[in-house]
Amino acid sequence: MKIYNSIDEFKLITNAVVTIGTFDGVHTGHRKIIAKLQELAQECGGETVILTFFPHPRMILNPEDQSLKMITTINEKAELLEGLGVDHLIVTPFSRDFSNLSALEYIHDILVAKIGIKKIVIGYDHRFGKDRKGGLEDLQRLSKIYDFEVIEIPEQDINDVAVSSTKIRTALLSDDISLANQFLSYPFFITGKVIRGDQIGRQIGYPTANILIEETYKLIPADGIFAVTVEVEGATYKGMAYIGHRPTINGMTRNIEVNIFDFDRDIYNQSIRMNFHYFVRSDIKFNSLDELKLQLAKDRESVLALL
Ligand SMILES: Cc1cc2nc3c(=O)[nH]c(=O)nc-3n(C[C@H](O)[C@H](O)[C@H](O)COP(=O)(O)O)c2cc1C
Ligand SMILES: Nc1ncnc2c1ncn2[C@@H]1O[C@H](COP(=O)(O)OP(=O)(O)O)[C@@H](O)[C@H]1O
Repeated sequence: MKIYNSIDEFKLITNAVVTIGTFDGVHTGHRKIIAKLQELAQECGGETVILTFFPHPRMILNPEDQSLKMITTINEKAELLEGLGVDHLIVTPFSRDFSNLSALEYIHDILVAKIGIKKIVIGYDHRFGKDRKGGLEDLQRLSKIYDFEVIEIPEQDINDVAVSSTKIRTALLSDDISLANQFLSYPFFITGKVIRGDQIGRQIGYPTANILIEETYKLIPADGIFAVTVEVEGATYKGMAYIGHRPTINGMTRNIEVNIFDFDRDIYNQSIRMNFHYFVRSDIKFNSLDELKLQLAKDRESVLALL
């Protein structure tokens, strides 16, 4: 898959089969749209193009606003789309220039002149151009002049997609990992870098890699203990993860950490991916580290039984 960080990087192709959207999570509903895109491309010997927007305007206009949370970061989204075999991903920021294009300019200057659309798969309610004045009817009218085909995604299918993005966020924020994974059609994951913690883990026999996620807009599941698989240094291991403030040691920060099973290496500064498979239990304030240690032995057994 080729990735372009602006429309201007894209070299016009003559048989682009295009769709436009956020595709947060690249979940089951999105996958149906992408399969449709690929089927249409196959029919006409075309190439699949996804046009997405990043950063979200709210992130630029109001960087302090931390309420916008995404299931996937832009890099994770690109990785998932690549895995599905999409040919081209165009990532464009919501710039002022872009939002000032009229609906007609948007269709002609961008879709026709810069991308080369042959077919466009678009939701019945998709709006574009200055003041969101453009819609499906403009695309249909201009498709005759510029010779492309419009394939409408019906209301019911759009609702299904919107509903699952919201449902996935809600499920993750209430630790219903199984439901989130069912909607996603793959295990929810995070990617980050291993940083130093307080080095208490190894003292109690359970070293835990602390994970830093640079993208502050990434949605983190609610606090708890989870059965996970960890991808690090090119291999996959089972493990038990913790998200929380570590009430037992009166921790001040919200940590994401993982004890990786049958593993004993220094992985500070390494990038790791953690796939969430099951929720195991809620966070507990223990009276001592010895009590926590006893619980960790039980957690390990629970996780091994689940995975
Ligand atoms: C599977 C797992 C479960 C945990 N459960 C709890 C818990 O219930 N309560 C708590 O205060 N800390 C819990 N912790 C966090 C530990 O307190 C933490 O790993 C320990 O303080 C080591 O921190 P460090 O990595 O900064 O050295 C858990 C950690 C793991 C890996
Ligand atoms: N099985 C393991 N699981 C997690 N980290 C491990 C493991 N074995 C070794 N490590 C290393 O030890 C570090 C965690 O040890 P810990 O004492 O909890 O220190 P810190 O508080 O800095 O995380 C990890 O960042 C990693 O580099």
